[in-house]
Amino acid sequence: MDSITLATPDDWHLHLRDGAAMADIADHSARQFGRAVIMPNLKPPVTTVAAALEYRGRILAALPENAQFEPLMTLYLTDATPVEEVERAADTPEIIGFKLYPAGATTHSEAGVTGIEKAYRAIEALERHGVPLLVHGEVTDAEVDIFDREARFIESVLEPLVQRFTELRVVLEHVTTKEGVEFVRSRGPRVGATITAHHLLYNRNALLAGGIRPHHYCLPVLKRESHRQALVAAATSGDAHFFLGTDSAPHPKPQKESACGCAGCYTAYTAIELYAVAFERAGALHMLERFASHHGADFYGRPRNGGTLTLHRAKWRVPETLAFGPERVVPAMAGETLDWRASRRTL
Ligand SMILES: NC(=O)N[C@@H](CC(=O)O)C(=O)O
Ligand SMILES: [Zn+2]
Ligand SMILES: [Zn+2]
Repeated sequence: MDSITLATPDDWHLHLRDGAAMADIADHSARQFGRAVIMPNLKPPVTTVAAALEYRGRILAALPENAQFEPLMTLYLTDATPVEEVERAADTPEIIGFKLYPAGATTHSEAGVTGIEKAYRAIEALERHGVPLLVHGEVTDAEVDIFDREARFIESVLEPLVQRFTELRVVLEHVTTKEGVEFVRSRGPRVGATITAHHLLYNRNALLAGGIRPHHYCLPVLKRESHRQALVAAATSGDAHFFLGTDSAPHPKPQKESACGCAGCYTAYTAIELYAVAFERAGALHMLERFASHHGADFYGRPRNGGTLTLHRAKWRVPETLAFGPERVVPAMAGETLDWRASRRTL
């Protein structure tokens, strides 16, 4: 196969940041995706509908004039999220869900939830109004090994949560383990999961073997090969609970290449190409469209996109760095050769 045409895909988990840096990267997503779920972990976090709508306005203003890209906004859940904010969000079509960051779990999560019971009233309102809860699924206890934090979260927080709130719709964001895959599979239609391209392509050796590679450091951290295989199997299986979410999370180059580097991989520039490589390696290119263009829209009850995105088999070299406000960002596979290249979307 020398080209593949997909219904326009969506990115169900994206960090666009803000300000001058956002203006440099937002179009990378808009070239490939029709919509994206925009994460609210700015500083300060996006905790209100009013702040989310302002942020949305800045995103649209940062895009090229003719861009056809719909940002689907999320609100950052805190210990203090009032029920009224959930109600306001439920009445605002531009808002797609709330994001749960366990406090301290990841980049800009300091304002997150310090104990899940503190958010019960807000979560109960999410359940009542059918607003999805998007979850960064890792415990933060210092004594839990970082490679076990997702599995522990599922057993100690997520499983009890879905049992307590039996109608709550949940997305396990950036699932990285077989425990996560099994949890999602066992839970029926109200639980979905996004899968990143980097977790499909790499295991933890890519981070640690033969030298420490900070551009492969993200949270949840890359896991061992058997987990990567479970993710590939889930993504390529046609199971509608699993859908594309890049978790593209740019940080300035010096903050990645540091004695204490930030978590996050900048994958948006080569997003659909990376997924195509992962699916092709699994002999499943024909399953890419469902994962990238159908399952997420179906889960969220949104129409599938019109238009298409075509990928051609063509070797090209990914740039070493890209503009990122006053700094540079290193894209995934910088300096390496990719076998697929996306052309512009058709509308
Ligand atoms: N994935 C990451 O490693 N980082 C994300 C936060 C997140 O999605 O957890 C970021 O905002 O940088
Ligand atoms: Zn996260
Ligand atoms: Zn993220």
